[in-house]
Amino acid sequence: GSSSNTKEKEYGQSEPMFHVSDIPGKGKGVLAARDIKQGELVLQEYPLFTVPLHIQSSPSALIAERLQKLSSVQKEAFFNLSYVHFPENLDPKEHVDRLALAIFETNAVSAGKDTVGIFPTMARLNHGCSSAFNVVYSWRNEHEGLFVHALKDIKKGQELLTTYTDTKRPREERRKLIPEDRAYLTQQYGFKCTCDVCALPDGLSQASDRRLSKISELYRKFATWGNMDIDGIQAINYVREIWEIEDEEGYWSERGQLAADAAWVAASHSDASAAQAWALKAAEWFTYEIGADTPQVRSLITVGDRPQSHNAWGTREKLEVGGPKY
Ligand SMILES: C[S@@+](CC[C@H](N)C(=O)[O-])C[C@H]1O[C@@H](n2cnc3c(N)ncnc32)[C@H](O)[C@@H]1O
Repeated sequence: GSSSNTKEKEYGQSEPMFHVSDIPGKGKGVLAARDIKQGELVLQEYPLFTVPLHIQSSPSALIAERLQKLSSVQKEAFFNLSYVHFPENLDPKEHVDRLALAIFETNAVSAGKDTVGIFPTMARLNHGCSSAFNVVYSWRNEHEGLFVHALKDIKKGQELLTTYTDTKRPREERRKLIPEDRAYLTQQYGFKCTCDVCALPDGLSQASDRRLSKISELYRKFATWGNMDIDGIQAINYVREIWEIEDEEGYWSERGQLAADAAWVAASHSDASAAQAWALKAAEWFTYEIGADTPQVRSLITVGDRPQSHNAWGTREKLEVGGPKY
């Protein structure tokens, strides 16, 4: 049968890194039990069960089938989780399959391409937008597990927040968002986000909205390098500009991928020193977000050593595109 295992206890730390507590207005949440450093592995967890993202049959029948295979301890962990969107007129005890679906919809996250799963500890992480989220999760195929890393330094007592969706959008749009990895779920989460960014007074909120919209726009412009609409120098300038606005906003997520894309551009244009510098920048940020012991970081360190080994090396005209500013 399927197994589930939360590894945080096995690291032999004298102090636990976090604990699950009641958080006013949010149900339960996760608080730092000690200071946590940027890049630390906060949690490694395996799914209670997974289901395909796109299914023909009824999701609640499939979930019921998966639940049958769990031990009673695992079932209890599942039914302890929170849920929204359960019809008010129904008694959850009499509609267990419907209840299980509501729990699933509120808590499932991506477990690889086209799969979603339930991770009972990770499921206690509440959502924060933009600069408010401080941990990120990533699925590792080779481990078949979910890894949660600290994106920022976190102080003891602070809430650990992840992001349920792409938050590089203005506040009003964020409030309408549906999580990307739950295609068959049409309803929204059922909470009005009150994270530090959503709670900003209007003037500051508008300034944050402008930065987030600008970041998204620059990402779209950067992508046009792929169709040769812009040259490599322009492309790298967009990356630098994104980086700078993200510093102002405090939005640090996805920088590993962004710097890796910049390394790709630099390698394509045979700019060795830029490719090297971007690759090392990418390795650094991927280390925070997904960990050093990943294929992404290993291959970027190789590019840092030998930029000419990059797959895209010399595929565009020779051009000095420039490295990162900082
Ligand atoms: C995956 S669960 C997170 C853990 C949950 N708070 C619990 O008690 O188990 C998702 C639910 O948590 C609540 N939640 C998450 N982030 C929130 C936020 N920023 N503000 C208010 N409620 C939030 C919502 O009720 C949401 O449907």
